[in-house]
Amino acid sequence: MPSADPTTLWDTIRQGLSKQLPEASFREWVAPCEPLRVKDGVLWIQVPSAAAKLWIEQQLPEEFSDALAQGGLADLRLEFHVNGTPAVLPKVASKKAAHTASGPAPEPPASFPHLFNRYTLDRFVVGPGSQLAFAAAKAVVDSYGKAATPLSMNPLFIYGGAGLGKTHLMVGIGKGLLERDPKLRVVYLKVDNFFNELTVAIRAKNTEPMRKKYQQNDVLLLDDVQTLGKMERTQEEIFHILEHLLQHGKQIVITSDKPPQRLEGCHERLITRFKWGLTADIQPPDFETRIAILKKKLEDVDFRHVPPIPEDVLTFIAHKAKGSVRDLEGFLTRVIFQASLIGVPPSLEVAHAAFQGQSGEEPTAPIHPDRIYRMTAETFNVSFVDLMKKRSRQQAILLPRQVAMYLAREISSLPFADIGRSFNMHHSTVMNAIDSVRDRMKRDPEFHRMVQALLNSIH
Ligand SMILES: Nc1ncnc2c1ncn2[C@@H]1O[C@H](COP(=O)(O)OP(=O)(O)OP(=O)(O)O)[C@@H](O)[C@H]1O
Repeated sequence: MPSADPTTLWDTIRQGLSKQLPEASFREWVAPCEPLRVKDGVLWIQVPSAAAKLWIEQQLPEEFSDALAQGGLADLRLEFHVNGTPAVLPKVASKKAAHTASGPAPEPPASFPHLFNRYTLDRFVVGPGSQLAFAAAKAVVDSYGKAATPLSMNPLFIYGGAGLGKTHLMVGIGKGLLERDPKLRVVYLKVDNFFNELTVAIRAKNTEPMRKKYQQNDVLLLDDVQTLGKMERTQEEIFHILEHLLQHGKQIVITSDKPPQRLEGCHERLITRFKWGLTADIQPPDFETRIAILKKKLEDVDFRHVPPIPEDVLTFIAHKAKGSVRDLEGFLTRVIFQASLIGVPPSLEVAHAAFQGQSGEEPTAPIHPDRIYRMTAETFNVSFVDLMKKRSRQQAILLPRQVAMYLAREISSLPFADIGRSFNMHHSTVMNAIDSVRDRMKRDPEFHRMVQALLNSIH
């Protein structure tokens, strides 16, 4: 470890964080932190409140992990201690003590940033937009070490927009594999951090050990390859590492914000390797999945002291945060934070205030269902009147009508009976229609994309 002085270590981490976080976030979350002490490889950091600890641990694990990696402190663990509460010894200290009693500590088999503790497959909530990626992740874990399956999942290439769970799935695969075989050498590598490490190695004119270090792993988790575009030398090194690992039958998982063929500036030979196995995308979660994610989140041990969050607050959050899951979780944490600041239980009122604080906007007026129906009719090129007429049973109308019902439920959470009234139909017919759209979305990625695009355009 480069330094044992808590202030020096914290300064290095702060510097890394200041480069990654917007100024306001840095001021709000990082500036009030104080380094306390370093013990057994753990830097204790004091945070002003339980809510601030929750925010940092839930919302900023990647930023902290990157700051540690970039400061050459990847092995340092962080523990956040709430000011004024009794300090508890970190778990790692007691583990080390146990090892010392029974001989030297074994080499750690994997190097995930420890702040990714929550990223396991069982904590990943599967929705229609993530079904394929999740099934592939499970299959990689379940089929590891078994005779070759007909479908190659090596590499598994997962792509999708920001904050949709790519890193979570990838780390979940690594942990799942380690559960099957704790001796596996699993390495998590973010392209930007690899670039920094390589720059140092190039300056020292000694890149060979670095290449060897990565080539000796059993599983490589390569995160965020979309940044490879302008990194000529990094591409070359990564190519040699992938080539070696693939030739030796080692598992590779890759994430990116776009599919391999759209990675600009990436060499064809690298793209070819990326496309060799299975490519799976992750789409933003639908309303039901967003609610399920929020509920799953509240089961986390970090949330055990949080007062119950009423259902209407969860619905509000799920309606307002439609894009990334990171934003969804951030919004939930902000509501809890805001409630604890003013000393009241989380409520719809607090959620509205938190939303304004986050977006700087007034909460938007609810979308009128007519707007949803008209836009659906327009998209499917049918007339609004035909869409709403009960008697029209032509096939060309049935599908748009089912989609309109699905969207009314998804966007406005309208009760089934209210949707039914607009179409002069019984609520059970509406429920069946919505189920049939969901089923088709699961089966038909093209249809899924079309409905999702329509949904996004209505907001
Ligand atoms: N389906 C899901 N179920 C549970 N949690 C999820 C899900 N999707 C994302 N998350 C959570 O959302 C947060 C962001 O996820 P993650 O960092 O994996 O996104 P990402 O796609 O890698 O984003 P980026 O491209 O910005 O790195 C994490 O806290 C993760 O646990």
